[in-house]
Amino acid sequence: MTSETDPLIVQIQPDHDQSSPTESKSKWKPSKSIILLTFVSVAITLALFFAFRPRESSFERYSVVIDAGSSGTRAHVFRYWLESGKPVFDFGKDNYAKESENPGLSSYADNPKGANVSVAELVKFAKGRVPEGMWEKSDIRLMATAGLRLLNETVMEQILEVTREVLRSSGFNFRDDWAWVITGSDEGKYSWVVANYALGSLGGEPLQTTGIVELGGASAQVTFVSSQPMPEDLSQTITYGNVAYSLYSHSFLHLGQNAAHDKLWEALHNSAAHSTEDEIVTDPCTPEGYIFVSKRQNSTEESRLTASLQAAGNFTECRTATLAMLHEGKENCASEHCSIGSTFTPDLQGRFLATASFYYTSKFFELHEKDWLSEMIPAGKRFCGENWSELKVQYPTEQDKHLLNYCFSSAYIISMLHDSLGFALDDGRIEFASKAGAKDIPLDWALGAFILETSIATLDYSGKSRKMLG
Ligand SMILES: Nc1nc2c(ncn2[C@@H]2O[C@H](COP(=O)(O)OP(=O)(O)OP(=O)(O)O)[C@@H](O)[C@H]2O)c(=O)[nH]1
Ligand SMILES: [Ca+2]
Repeated sequence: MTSETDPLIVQIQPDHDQSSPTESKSKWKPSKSIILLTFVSVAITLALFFAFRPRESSFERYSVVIDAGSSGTRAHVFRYWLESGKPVFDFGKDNYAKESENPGLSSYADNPKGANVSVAELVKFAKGRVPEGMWEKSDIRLMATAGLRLLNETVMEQILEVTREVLRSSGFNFRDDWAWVITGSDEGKYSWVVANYALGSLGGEPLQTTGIVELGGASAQVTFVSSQPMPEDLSQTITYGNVAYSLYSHSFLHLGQNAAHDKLWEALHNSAAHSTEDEIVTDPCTPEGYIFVSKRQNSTEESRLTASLQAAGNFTECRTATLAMLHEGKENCASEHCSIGSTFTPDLQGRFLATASFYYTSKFFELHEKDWLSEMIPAGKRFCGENWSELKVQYPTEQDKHLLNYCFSSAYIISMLHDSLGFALDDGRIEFASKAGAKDIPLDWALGAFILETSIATLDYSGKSRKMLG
């Protein structure tokens, strides 16, 4: 291509004279303003590119954390960056995604091989979010909680091995010890981390941080900064930035919402088992009119017990029954203060967020953020006093498995937070939540695990749990 035919070459070669553009050899000489305009537009284009470039920088990274909970398994897929050695997180929709599979892995106790289906589905989801060229550089971990903690060691290990088989062939970066059951204390710590990261208090004054109380399906966590001396097995010390946090962090196994409700049914069954043939045992935590069916169809004993159990919803009686459950073992309290069972709990310190089922139950009853705890009592009394068929009509879109829980959980929340842990009913320090902070970051412990352990791995801080460092 020669200069006569290519207008662009003519425009940027200043040695042409100013003759008309139609001449074979152009005489046109770009004026100073044209050169300046070209220079400014190139500069603006470059500035815009670097400001809004899709950050496909070589420091872009991905990580996958699978939360294997008792009622479901969830994959959390993160994209983040390293900028001058520090991880930069963003949990907006372009850089964070979550997918759930039900039921939880512990439902496969009788058939551990069946656990591979949901994990394979979640791996497929993750591969859809991470560019193929990044799979082998992206870590994937499966961290299980109370659902697996409640299984016997052999079955738990069988289920974990099934998940390892899937993860080994996932294409992601995986090591066998990256599929494991995390301690309840770590679970609470991670929930605390994401809450304070979201609120902007992580890295700040310890006594300005916010505690977490979480009502899961099989366990309940209580985690907060305490200035009281604490036994080693109930405390976690973490460092973030250059601040050390001394946390009380405990997970009450069997006291998650589903496990506690099952525990109550078992106790009622036992009293039914000792009852005479025709004596009926009433269940105050299930709305009247609900008909119990035995989970194991072929068990005559089970169906006899179930037949003798009668739903007789009564909030006050349910609150008393759940409080008795929370105080089981209190006589073995070895310290001056055990709010639940025989486990030491320090005096409550600072503000708290109440998450998971605390949130689901409060949202269902449409409680106000401010007076939610005091409002929980009349809401629970009304709900527990309704007939089951009435409730089904009132809440046609609510799943039975959730609707069946609200009488129990309203009473359980009061007996746990007020009657046991000691939050006043008008205590403004505790709010229910599922997200926090200006960016509405989800309060899932998996995000806290990712934040803390990625920061430790990249900033080489000393942290207690090195598992995720691989
Ligand atoms: N009403 C209602 N309940 C829910 C919802 N999602 C989960 N739950 C129930 O709330 C309880 C706590 O849920 P999660 O925090 O997901 O519990 P999990 O992680 O499966 O259980 P853990 O392994 O003990 O942590 C369980 O009984 C769930 O069945 C929801 O959207 N609405
Ligand atoms: Ca959970």
